[in-house]
Amino acid sequence: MSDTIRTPTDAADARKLLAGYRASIDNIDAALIHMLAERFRCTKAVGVLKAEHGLPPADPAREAEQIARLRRLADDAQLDPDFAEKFLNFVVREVIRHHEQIAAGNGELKTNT
Ligand SMILES: C=C(O[C@@H]1C=C(C(=O)O)C=C[C@H]1O)C(=O)O
Repeated sequence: MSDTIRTPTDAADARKLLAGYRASIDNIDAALIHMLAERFRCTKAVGVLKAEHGLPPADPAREAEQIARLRRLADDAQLDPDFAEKFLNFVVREVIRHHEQIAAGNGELKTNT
């Protein structure tokens, strides 16, 4: 952010601050999309590996470790740990859906869905 968090001096300054925050939000959203795309590229490769070697799509023990770790990281970063857990579960549900599709033989490493 170009401006640190501060109280605006007047309405015009508030609009300027808002535009600055929104520019940062847009950059962060773009980074999130790229990071998610990279994560799904990896998890789809994991799905192929699992399908080829008869491993189950879901691994609840691994997920429990990830949740515990992300909750700690969220807490340190002043992010709500419950939100971090819900977000991970949301992503992992989609990953498992991909793995089930791949195991069923119709999950070529497609770019979408
Ligand atoms: C990616 C994997 O498959 C599933 C998806 C996970 C994830 O998205 O992080 C974690 C565990 C598995 O339920 C894996 O086993 O590592």
